[in-house]
Amino acid sequence: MNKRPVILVVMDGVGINKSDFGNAVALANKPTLDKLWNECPHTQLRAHGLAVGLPSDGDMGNSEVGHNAIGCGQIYSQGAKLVNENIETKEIFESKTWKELAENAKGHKMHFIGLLSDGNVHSHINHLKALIAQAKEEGITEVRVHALLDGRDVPETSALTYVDDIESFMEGLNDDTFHACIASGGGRMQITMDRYEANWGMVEQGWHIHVMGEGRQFENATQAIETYREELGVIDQDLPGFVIAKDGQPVGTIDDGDSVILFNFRGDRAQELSLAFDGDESFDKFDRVKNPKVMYAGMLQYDADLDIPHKYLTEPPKIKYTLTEELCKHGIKEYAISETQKYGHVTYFWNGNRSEKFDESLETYVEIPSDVIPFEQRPWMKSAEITDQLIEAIESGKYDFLRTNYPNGDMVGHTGSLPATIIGVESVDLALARLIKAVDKVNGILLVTADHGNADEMYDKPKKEGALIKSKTSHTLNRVPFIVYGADVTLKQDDSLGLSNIASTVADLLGVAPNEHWNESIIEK
Ligand SMILES: O=C(O)[C@@H](CO)OP(=O)(O)O
Ligand SMILES: [Mn+2]
Ligand SMILES: [Mn+2]
Repeated sequence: MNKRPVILVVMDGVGINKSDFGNAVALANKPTLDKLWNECPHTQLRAHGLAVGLPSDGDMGNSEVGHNAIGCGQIYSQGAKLVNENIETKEIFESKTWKELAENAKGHKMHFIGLLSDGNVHSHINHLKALIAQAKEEGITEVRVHALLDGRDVPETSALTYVDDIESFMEGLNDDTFHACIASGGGRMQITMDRYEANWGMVEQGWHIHVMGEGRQFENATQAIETYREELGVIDQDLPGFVIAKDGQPVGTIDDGDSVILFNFRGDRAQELSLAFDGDESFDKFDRVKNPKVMYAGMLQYDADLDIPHKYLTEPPKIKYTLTEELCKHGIKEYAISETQKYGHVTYFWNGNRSEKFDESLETYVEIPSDVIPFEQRPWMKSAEITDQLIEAIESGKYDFLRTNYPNGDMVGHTGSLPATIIGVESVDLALARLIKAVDKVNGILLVTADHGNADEMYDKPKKEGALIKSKTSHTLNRVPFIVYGADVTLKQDDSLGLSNIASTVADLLGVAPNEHWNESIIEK
C-alpha cells in the first residue's frame, strides 16, 4: 500500500459556474483555490441528476446523494426515485405498513407531516397527494397535513404556491365522507427539521405545534404565512410555527389512535422527529408533555443500523461495498471531521446512510459543535476549528485517509446572502492554505472537491432583461471541481465522470485495489 496519506476536502455547495453573475465562488478572493485550479491536475465532475441516482438530470444535487455517491463509488437509485417507483407501481399501498396505518386510522385521523414543496431533496408534494388520495380510497375520513415550509430547495418565498396547490387538491377530494385540511406548519429551519442533533429545540417546538396544537393560531395557512411575512420579513424557511384553529380549537392535534406519516424521504432531517414519535418513556431529548399512542411511519427507513423509524413505507437504497468498508479490509486508518451541520455528511451519508462505524479500531470521527445562529452572521462558521484539528491529525501521522466537509459554501449559500457567502467561500480558501502546509509536511496528497453547487449561483436567472434580481437559496445543476495536489497524475476530462468515480481514485492514490463494483477511477492509468 502506498504510504503517502490522502486528505480529501469536500467544499459543500461549491460548484463551477462560467458566469460571474451572483457567483460567490467567482467573486470570492480565493488565492489558494485559484492556484490549485491553475497549477494542479483537475477536472469537473457531475454532481446532479442521474449521476447521483436522482430521477432526472433536471434534479439538482444535494448532500445526501452526493456523499452517498462519493462514499460508495456507485450510483444507487435514491429516495426521490424509489418513492416515485413505489407509488407508480402502487406497491407502497400493498405494503403491510401502509395497510396497518390505514386500518389504524379508521375512526381516527391520518396525519402527514413533511416538507411541502417539489424541491425533491427531502420530499415531493406529488408523493403527499398520492398518499392523501389513497387514504380516501381506503375509507379514512379525517386527514390532517402538517406543512413544513421550504424556501431553501425552491424559491425563497414560494410557500403559497404549494399551500394553494395542496389545498385545492384536498378541496377536490373533500365531501361529506372525507375531510382533509392543513392543521399546522412552519418554516423548515425554525421547527421540526433539525439534523445531527444540532438543535433539538426545533423538534420540541414542532412537537408543540403539530402534536399539541399549541402555538399562534390562524384561520388558515395563507393567513399565517402572510401575517408572519408582514411582521417579520423573513423567507419561508424561517417562518415561525402556526396552528390552524376554528373557534379557538386546533383543527388537527395528534391524538391517541391516530396514524402519523412523515412523508420526507431523506433521513438527516427526519431522524429526530422519528425518535420523538418512536421513543418510549426513556426518550429524554425534550419533554413531550403529550405523548399520544399513535402508529408512526417514515416514508423511507432513515437509518437501518439504528432502526429509525421502526415502521416505514419504502425500502431505502441498500448501499453496499462502501469505500470505508473496503479501506478497512486493507487496514487503512481513517479520520473524518466536520462541524455538526455536516458531521453526518462525512459519516452517516458517506457510509451509505449508516451512523455506526464499520471498524472502531480503524476509524476516528470528530465533530466540532456548530453555531446555533443564522449563518449569514458568522459565514466562517467553524472552518478554523475544523482546520486546527485536521492539521493536528494530519501531522500526527496516525491516519492514512482523512476526510472533511467545510459547510460554508452551502450553509451560507442557503441564506441567500451573496456578501456572506463570498466570506464563506473565502473562509474555506483560507483553510485550504493552512491545510496545504500540513499536507506538504507529511508528503501527503490533497484532493479538493464538492458534493453539489450552491454558492456558484446566488441569484435566480432573471426571466427577462431588467427583471428584478431574486436571491437563490437552493443547490444548482452545476458540476463540481476535482483537484489533485501533491501527485503527478493525469486526470480524465470525461464529461460523464461524476462523484461516484472518486472512490476508485482514492483507492488508486492509496495503492489499494478498487472494489470491483465501483465506477472507474478519474486517473488516467
Ligand atoms: O439543508 C439541507 O437539508 C439540504 C437542502 O435541503 O442541503 P444539503 O443537501 O447540502 O444538506
Ligand atoms: Mn451539500
Ligand atoms: Mn445544502
